[in-house]
Amino acid sequence: MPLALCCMSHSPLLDITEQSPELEADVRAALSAARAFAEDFAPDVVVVFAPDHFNGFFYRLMPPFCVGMAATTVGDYGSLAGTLHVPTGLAQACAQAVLADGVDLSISHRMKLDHSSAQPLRELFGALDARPVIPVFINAAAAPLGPLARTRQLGAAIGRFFGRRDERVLLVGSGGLSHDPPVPTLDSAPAAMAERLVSGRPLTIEEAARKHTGAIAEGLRLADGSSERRPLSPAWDTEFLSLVTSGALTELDGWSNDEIGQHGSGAHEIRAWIAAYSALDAAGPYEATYRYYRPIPEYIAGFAVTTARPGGADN
Ligand SMILES: O=C(O)CCc1cccc(O)c1O
Ligand SMILES: [Fe+2]
Repeated sequence: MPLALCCMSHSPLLDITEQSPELEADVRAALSAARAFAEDFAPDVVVVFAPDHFNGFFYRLMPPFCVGMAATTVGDYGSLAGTLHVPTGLAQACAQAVLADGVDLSISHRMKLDHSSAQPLRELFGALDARPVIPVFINAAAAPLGPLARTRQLGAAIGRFFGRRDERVLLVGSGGLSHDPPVPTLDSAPAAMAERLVSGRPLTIEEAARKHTGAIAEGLRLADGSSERRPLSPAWDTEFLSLVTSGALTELDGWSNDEIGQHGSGAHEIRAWIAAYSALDAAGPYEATYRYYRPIPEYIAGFAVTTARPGGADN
C-alpha cells in the first residue's frame, strides 16, 4: 500500500557535457532533493516507467507497453551498463493483474533499457541494482502512439495492483518535458538507419560516436539560439506540471499526440510521468512535496523533477 512517486527528466548531456557551475549546481540540488526523498522513503521495490530511444525496442516488434521480468541496460552515452535486480515473481504478478484489469501489455524476460532507466536509478540510488526494480517500458519514440488515456489506465492498473499489497513502492517516471532531441524516425531516417530502427542491430562504434557528438552539438545550438529543432516550451511544461501535481490526470486525456509533438518529439515522454502519477492516484489523493522546473536548452530538456506522496484532499 505505501506508495510514493518521483518523476524526473533525463538527458545524457547531463553526464557528458560540462556547463556553468550555476546551472550544474541548480540541477544537482534538484536531483539531490529527489534522492533524499527516495532514501527517506526506503522503498522495497521501485517501478520505473521509462521510454526508450531505439536502444532496446525496435520496429521488428514494437509494443506500446512492456513490463520486464529481467532486464539489462545498454550503457548508451556512457550511462550505467548492467543488470537490474528485477523481482521476477512480483513483476509477473503485476503483469497478470494489469491484464486482468483490462489493459493489454507485453512482457519481456530479456528487456533492454537505456539511459532513460539508468539515469534515474543512478541519481536516486547510485546504482542499477541497489533496489529491486520492475521496469515498465512506455513507447514514446516509435510512431504510431496510442492515446494518453491508455497510458493513464496502464498506470492506474499498476497502482491498483500495488495498492492491494504491502510493499513500499516508489513509482519513478523518467523523461520529458518539452524537448526535441535528435532521435531518428522511421519515416525520415536514411536507409541504413531506418533498417536499424527495424532490426535493432547494435550501433557501430562510428554511429555511436556520431550520435554522441551530434547530441552535444545540438545542445550547444539550442543554447545559443542557432538550432533548427523545436525550442523548449516553458509555458506548456508548467501547465503539464500543474495538471499532474494537482491530480487533474483525466484532463490530459484531451491532449492529442499531434499537439504534444509540437513541443518536440521528446515531449511524448510525458507518458512516463502520466503512468507514474496515475499509479499513485489509484491509491488515493496525493500531494506534491517537491517541484523543480527549468528550461535547459544546454541539456535539450524542459527539465523537471517532482516528488509526491499520498495525502491532501481527504487525508
Ligand atoms: O538517445 C538519444 O539519442 C536521445 C538522447 C537525448 C538527448 C537530449 C535530451 C534527452 O532527453 C535525450 O533523451
Ligand atoms: Fe528521452
